[in-house]
Amino acid sequence: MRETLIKEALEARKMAYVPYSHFMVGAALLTKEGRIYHGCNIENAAYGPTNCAERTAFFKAVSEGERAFAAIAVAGAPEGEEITGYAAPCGVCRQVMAEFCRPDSFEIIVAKSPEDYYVKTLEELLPENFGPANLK
Ligand SMILES: O=c1ccn([C@H]2C[C@H](O)[C@@H](CO)O2)c(=O)[nH]1
Repeated sequence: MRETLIKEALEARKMAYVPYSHFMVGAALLTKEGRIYHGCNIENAAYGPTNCAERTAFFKAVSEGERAFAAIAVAGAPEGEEITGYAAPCGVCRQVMAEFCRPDSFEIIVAKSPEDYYVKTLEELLPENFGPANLK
Protein backbone atom coordinates (compact mmCIF):
# COMPACT_ATOMS: atom_id res chain seq x y z
CA MET A 1 0.00 0.00 0.00
CA ARG A 2 2.83 2.42 0.81
CA GLU A 3 4.32 1.90 -2.63
CA THR A 4 0.94 2.54 -4.29
CA LEU A 5 0.49 5.71 -2.28
CA ILE A 6 3.95 6.93 -3.32
CA LYS A 7 3.14 6.30 -6.99
CA GLU A 8 -0.04 8.35 -6.56
CA ALA A 9 1.94 11.17 -4.93
CA LEU A 10 4.41 11.18 -7.82
CA GLU A 11 1.51 11.43 -10.27
CA ALA A 12 -0.07 14.26 -8.26
CA ARG A 13 3.24 16.09 -8.28
CA LYS A 14 2.94 16.55 -12.05
CA MET A 15 0.09 19.01 -11.44
CA ALA A 16 2.16 21.31 -9.19
CA TYR A 17 1.74 25.01 -10.02
CA VAL A 18 5.15 26.42 -9.11
CA PRO A 19 6.12 29.49 -11.20
CA TYR A 20 8.05 31.03 -8.28
CA SER A 21 9.95 28.30 -6.43
CA HIS A 22 10.04 25.77 -9.27
CA PHE A 23 9.87 23.15 -6.50
CA MET A 24 7.24 20.54 -7.31
CA VAL A 25 5.55 18.60 -4.52
CA GLY A 26 2.94 15.86 -4.72
CA ALA A 27 0.94 14.17 -1.98
CA ALA A 28 -1.45 11.25 -1.77
CA LEU A 29 -3.64 10.97 1.31
CA LEU A 30 -5.19 7.63 2.26
CA THR A 31 -8.42 7.55 4.25
CA LYS A 32 -9.11 4.80 6.76
CA GLU A 33 -11.77 3.49 4.38
CA GLY A 34 -9.21 3.20 1.59
CA ARG A 35 -9.93 6.22 -0.59
CA ILE A 36 -7.03 8.30 -1.92
CA TYR A 37 -7.03 12.09 -2.28
CA HIS A 38 -4.31 13.83 -4.27
CA GLY A 39 -2.65 17.18 -3.77
CA CYS A 40 0.02 19.36 -5.34
CA ASN A 41 1.52 22.65 -4.23
CA ILE A 42 -0.21 25.70 -5.67
CA GLU A 43 1.78 28.92 -5.55
CA ASN A 44 0.63 32.51 -5.75
CA ALA A 45 2.15 35.80 -6.92
CA ALA A 46 1.55 37.21 -3.43
CA TYR A 47 3.53 34.22 -2.03
CA GLY A 48 1.55 33.98 1.24
CA PRO A 49 -1.50 32.28 -0.28
CA THR A 50 0.68 29.40 -1.50
CA ASN A 51 -0.73 26.03 -0.50
CA CYS A 52 1.45 22.99 0.09
CA ALA A 53 0.69 19.67 -1.56
CA GLU A 54 -0.17 18.04 1.76
CA ARG A 55 -2.72 20.68 2.71
CA THR A 56 -4.24 20.61 -0.77
CA ALA A 57 -4.87 16.88 -0.29
CA PHE A 58 -6.26 17.35 3.22
CA PHE A 59 -8.55 20.23 2.30
CA LYS A 60 -9.88 18.39 -0.73
CA ALA A 61 -10.63 15.34 1.41
CA VAL A 62 -12.15 17.20 4.36
CA SER A 63 -14.30 19.27 2.04
CA GLU A 64 -15.64 16.01 0.59
CA GLY A 65 -16.65 14.83 4.07
CA GLU A 66 -13.63 12.74 5.03
CA ARG A 67 -12.48 12.87 8.64
CA ALA A 68 -10.48 9.67 9.24
CA PHE A 69 -7.03 9.27 7.72
CA ALA A 70 -4.45 6.49 7.76
CA ALA A 71 -1.41 7.80 5.87
CA ILE A 72 0.01 10.39 3.50
CA ALA A 73 2.84 9.99 0.98
CA VAL A 74 4.84 13.05 -0.06
CA ALA A 75 7.49 13.62 -2.73
CA GLY A 76 9.14 16.88 -3.67
CA ALA A 77 12.03 18.09 -5.83
CA PRO A 78 12.94 20.94 -8.16
CA GLU A 79 11.15 21.05 -11.51
CA GLY A 80 12.96 19.15 -14.26
CA GLU A 81 15.29 17.30 -11.90
CA GLU A 82 15.45 13.78 -10.54
CA ILE A 83 14.12 13.40 -7.01
CA THR A 84 17.36 13.11 -5.07
CA GLY A 85 16.23 14.37 -1.67
CA TYR A 86 13.43 13.77 0.82
CA ALA A 87 10.90 16.58 1.36
CA ALA A 88 9.25 16.19 4.75
CA PRO A 89 6.05 18.14 5.44
CA CYS A 90 6.42 21.72 6.68
CA GLY A 91 5.29 22.76 10.16
CA VAL A 92 1.99 24.22 8.99
CA CYS A 93 1.06 20.98 7.24
CA ARG A 94 2.02 18.97 10.34
CA GLN A 95 -0.35 21.14 12.37
CA VAL A 96 -3.17 20.52 9.86
CA MET A 97 -2.49 16.78 10.16
CA ALA A 98 -2.72 17.10 13.96
CA GLU A 99 -6.26 18.43 13.58
CA PHE A 100 -7.51 15.26 11.92
CA CYS A 101 -5.07 12.43 12.58
CA ARG A 102 -4.07 10.24 15.49
CA PRO A 103 -0.48 11.20 16.35
CA ASP A 104 0.55 7.65 17.26
CA SER A 105 -0.78 5.88 14.18
CA PHE A 106 -1.01 8.33 11.25
CA GLU A 107 1.87 7.49 8.89
CA ILE A 108 3.83 10.09 6.98
CA ILE A 109 5.67 8.47 4.08
CA VAL A 110 8.44 10.71 2.81
CA ALA A 111 9.55 9.41 -0.55
CA LYS A 112 11.99 9.76 -3.36
CA SER A 113 10.47 6.81 -5.21
CA PRO A 114 8.37 3.70 -4.45
CA GLU A 115 11.66 1.96 -3.61
CA ASP A 116 13.23 4.73 -1.56
CA TYR A 117 11.26 6.20 1.31
CA TYR A 118 10.98 6.42 5.08
CA VAL A 119 7.98 6.40 7.39
CA LYS A 120 7.35 8.44 10.54
CA THR A 121 4.31 8.85 12.72
CA LEU A 122 2.81 12.28 13.21
CA GLU A 123 3.92 12.06 16.84
CA GLU A 124 7.51 11.77 15.69
CA LEU A 125 7.24 14.77 13.37
CA LEU A 126 5.15 16.96 15.70
CA PRO A 127 5.75 15.97 19.32
CA GLU A 128 3.73 17.60 22.10
CA ASN A 129 1.37 19.18 19.61
CA PHE A 130 -1.32 21.69 20.41
CA GLY A 131 -4.50 20.14 19.08
CA PRO A 132 -8.25 19.71 19.35
CA ALA A 133 -7.87 18.05 22.79
CA ASN A 134 -6.55 21.31 24.22
CA LEU A 135 -9.81 23.09 23.46
CA LYS A 136 -12.17 20.45 24.79
O1 LIG B 1 6.09 20.15 2.80
C1 LIG B 1 6.11 20.95 1.87
C2 LIG B 1 7.09 21.94 1.77
C3 LIG B 1 7.01 22.84 0.71
N1 LIG B 1 6.01 22.74 -0.20
C4 LIG B 1 5.95 23.69 -1.32
C5 LIG B 1 5.55 25.10 -0.94
C6 LIG B 1 6.18 25.88 -2.06
O2 LIG B 1 5.28 25.89 -3.18
C7 LIG B 1 7.42 25.08 -2.43
C8 LIG B 1 8.70 25.65 -1.87
O3 LIG B 1 8.61 25.82 -0.51
O4 LIG B 1 7.21 23.77 -1.93
C9 LIG B 1 5.06 21.75 -0.13
O5 LIG B 1 4.17 21.64 -0.98
N2 LIG B 1 5.15 20.88 0.91
